[in-house]
This record gives sequence, C-alpha cells and structure tokens, in this order.
Amino acid sequence: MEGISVSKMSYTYQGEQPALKNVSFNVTSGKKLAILGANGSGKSTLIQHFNGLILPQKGTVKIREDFVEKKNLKTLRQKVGIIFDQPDDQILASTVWEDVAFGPRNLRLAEEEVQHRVKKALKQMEIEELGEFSPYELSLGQKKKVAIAGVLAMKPEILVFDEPFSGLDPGSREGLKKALDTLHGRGHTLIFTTHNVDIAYQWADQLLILKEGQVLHSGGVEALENEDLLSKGNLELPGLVKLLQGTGIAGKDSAEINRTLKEALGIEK
Ligand SMILES: Nc1ncnc2c1ncn2[C@@H]1O[C@H](COP(=O)(O)OP(=O)(O)OP(=O)(O)O)[C@@H](O)[C@H]1O
Repeated sequence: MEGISVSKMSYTYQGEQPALKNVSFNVTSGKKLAILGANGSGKSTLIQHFNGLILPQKGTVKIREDFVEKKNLKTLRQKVGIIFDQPDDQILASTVWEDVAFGPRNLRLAEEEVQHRVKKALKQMEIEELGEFSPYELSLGQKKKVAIAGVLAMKPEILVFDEPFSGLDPGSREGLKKALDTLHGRGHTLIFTTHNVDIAYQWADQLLILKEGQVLHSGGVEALENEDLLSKGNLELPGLVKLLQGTGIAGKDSAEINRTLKEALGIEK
C-alpha cells in the first residue's frame, strides 16, 4: 500500500533556483526509506512537504488518501510527524513530561488521554525516568528521544527524521536505531535523510537519491553498490561495499559476511 505518493512535484524558494524539480516517487507503507543527496540537493525541502510545512507549488504530494493542501493540514500533521536535526528547536516546555504533552494538549484532548499518551510515548522511547527533567539538561541523544516522544504522542503513522544520527556517538546511535526499529516493528513508516551511506545501506529498505533537486534513484538500497550512480550523486560507496569490491563476497551486514567468509574458508561454526 502506498504511504506517500509524490508526483511531478516542483518547488522554488522566492528569488532562488528551483530546489525541487519534477520529483516523483512512492513510499510503501511500513517501509524504512533513506533519502540521500549532496548538500543542497533538496532533502529538507522535500520532507517538509510531507506534513504541509511547505505546500507543493507544482505537482502533488499525497499521504495515503489525503493530498498535501491547506484544507488537509490538521489531519496531515496528525498522520505525519517530522523530527528535525536540532532537537533544541523543538523544545517547548520546562520539563520533559510537559514538553511531550504539548502536542496532545494542543489537540484539546481530555487530560486523562494526554497523560496516557505522554506515559506511553516516554515508555516507547525508554525515557520514562526523564519526565521531571528539564529538556535542556539532557544529552543530545536524550533530547532526540524527547523530540521523538513529543511526535509519538500525536500518534502519527509516518515518522520523518532530518539527519537523525548526526552528532551522536556510536552508543547513542545504536540506542536510537534500536528505538526506531521498535517503532518500525509496530508498523510505523520511517523516512530519514542522511549523509551516511553506510547507515542507508545497512538499515534502510527503500532508497531515494536526490541530485540538484531531481530524483537520481528511487528504489532498492542495492543501488548503493553502483559506483557510477553514486559518483553522479556526489556520494561515495558504503564502507562494506568498498571492502568487498572484487572479492565475490556479498552481504549487507557483518553477520551475513561473517557467515559467507566462514563458508568460503571452510571454518566450522
Ligand atoms: N529557506 C530557504 N530560502 C531560500 N532557499 C533555500 C531555503 N532552504 C533551502 N534553500 C535552498 O534550496 C536548495 C535545497 O536545499 P535543502 O536544504 O532542501 O537541501 P538539503 O539536501 O537538505 O541540504 P543539506 O544536506 O545541506 O541539509 C538549496 O539550494 C538551498 O540553498
């Protein structure tokens, strides 16, 4: 089932060159889509269309059955949550609990429902113990989880992340990936922009590559094994692909490669 359908969409900021040109692609519901592209290729402009922060000037963007247009904004903002790369920009209250409650309160939900949603969202991100903390005294990894909890409390079907892993140390990055995998396992569609080809290759199951506002590739992540395509998009091969180039060994994660290598070398398990 199509979660998002973008058709012949273009967008130009006032007085600038077009940021997006005739962009078309679909995202299947429940998938994990990575959006790659060099600086300025249009990734942030594109994702802001998904909940109508930016409205398409030409062409269409459809979220399930709703077109992204003014009259649908309220519904769209509940269906699609966007988490920006600087969590400080999304902090709205003096405690984590109040911060996560901000969205549901804005929907004028009954207080009991607000409390229920906040509790659940904090639990989903495994940050229940942070409820009384000020968001400002948290680490970047914790702040990102608070920002995600704030969006989860709105019960969106689709979660969109701008550079979710930037600035995180390996431990925090793995912690965030695990939390996002749990959400993915519960049926959420995840969309994320990244400059990290390794994460896109190993973690996503659908891929969109933008070049100067146009679609260079829309489809499977195996495209990240294609050096010619990547050089067109100003991207480099994932480390794993580079390492295995010419060896005849394929695989997307270390466990798979480990198995293939052991088989090739005749090493017992
Ligand atoms: N608010 C704005 N006003 C004018 N031009 C903008 C604005 N935001 C982005 N642009 C321009 O639109 C184009 C696409 O930018 P965008 O931020 O969408 O790319 P990006 O792929 O997200 O880049 P990055 O990887 O550097 O974050 C660029 O040429 C950029 O300069």
